[in-house]
Amino acid sequence: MKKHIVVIAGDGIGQEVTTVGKQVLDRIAERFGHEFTYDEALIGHAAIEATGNPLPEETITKSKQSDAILFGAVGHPKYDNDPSAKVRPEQGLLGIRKALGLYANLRPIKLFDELLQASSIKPEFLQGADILFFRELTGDVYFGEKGRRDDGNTAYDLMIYSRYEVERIAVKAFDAAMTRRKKLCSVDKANVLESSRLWREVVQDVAKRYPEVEVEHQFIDTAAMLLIKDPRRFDVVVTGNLFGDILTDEASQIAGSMGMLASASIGDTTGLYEPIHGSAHDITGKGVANPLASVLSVALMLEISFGMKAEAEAVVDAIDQVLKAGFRTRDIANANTPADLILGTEAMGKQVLSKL
Ligand SMILES: NC(=O)c1ccc[n+]([C@@H]2O[C@H](COP(=O)([O-])OP(=O)(O)OC[C@H]3O[C@@H](n4cnc5c(N)ncnc54)[C@H](O)[C@@H]3O)[C@@H](O)[C@H]2O)c1
Ligand SMILES: CC(C)[C@H](C(=O)O)[C@@H](O)C(=O)O
Ligand SMILES: [Mg+2]
Repeated sequence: MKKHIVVIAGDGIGQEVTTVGKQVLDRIAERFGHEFTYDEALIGHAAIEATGNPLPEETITKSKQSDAILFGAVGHPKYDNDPSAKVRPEQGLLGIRKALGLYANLRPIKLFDELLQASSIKPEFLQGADILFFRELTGDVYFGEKGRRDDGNTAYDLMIYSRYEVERIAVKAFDAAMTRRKKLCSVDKANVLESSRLWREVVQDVAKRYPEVEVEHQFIDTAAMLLIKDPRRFDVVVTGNLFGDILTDEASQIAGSMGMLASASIGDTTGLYEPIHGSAHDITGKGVANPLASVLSVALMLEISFGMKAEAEAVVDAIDQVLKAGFRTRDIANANTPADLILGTEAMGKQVLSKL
């Protein structure tokens, strides 16, 4: 198959991990006889430096013409420490999600057996945990009206959802539940927020079309607790943009590290595949970032955008083999990991390629 992929590496460790992701794509093309062509595009701080704009028009044009996008990360400490900055790297990511209509962000939480010990949660509560989050990605407080009032001492971000936005993400989540363990948990704050009461109402309506799916509703605070207490109780979780952002960083500790969580941002057109982690200023340039979230994002791209199930399985299997051989990046190593098995970004990438 011929596929055209736009690589948007972005900032910080985005550059380092995306290099490995692309190498894996090349290896898959070679092994399975596909032809992948690539283009690169700018976003975030890198784009601001080059053009003054975190999301140049050219990036949107190239992305729209692609079969899929491999995304790294955006962010720079310069903006994190300057709340008054008007132009910010994160606007690039939010902008591309909106421009491409990527309203569903799938975040699988899958614990590789070998990483049971890497998690901060006790192994006996974890084994077999397998959750698929559907995070709504183009609505909520992220995109509601925002601003400052009066003398600048009052600020607001409007939390807003429309029926169609909730319905389309709910349908995707229920469809996925039907292919899994047929359990769906919808997370909101309907005891307080009106937008959450609409969310719950719509999810209840959609549920009527899926009588086989066992549905529960949890408040965000309780869901955050249950995720740590008993992660195995969850199958598919559907939630809004902000709650989904926070819950999935929390859930990364089930999988062992932020460096293990991939995601697929999809809608009605092309798909964008992104690790859930950011540009990680604290480790940028040190060559120690875990590239497996990017490699797992490639696996999601192969399966979801290209329908290449065997190829996706080959990638996940290669990671499994590397972990079984004992190799770890620093974030998933522990006190018992022999020093010679703790690898940097590039060396971990080489191990994965060797198993492919
Ligand atoms: N999707 C994105 O592009 C995205 C996501 C989150 C944060 N950000 C941005 O990234 C910048 C840094 O944010 P942050 O530090 O809060 O979050 P972060 O996700 O960048 O890092 C959080 C922690 O996880 C570690 N970590 C993250 N990815 C890792 C990997 N692959 N391997 C090993 N360790 C890893 C980091 O070293 C850090 O200690 C900010 O500017 C933020 O806005 C971007
Ligand atoms: C960088 C930021 C805009 C982004 C988000 O909040 O969606 C990030 O945290 C993520 O999870 O992809
Ligand atoms: Mg996040």
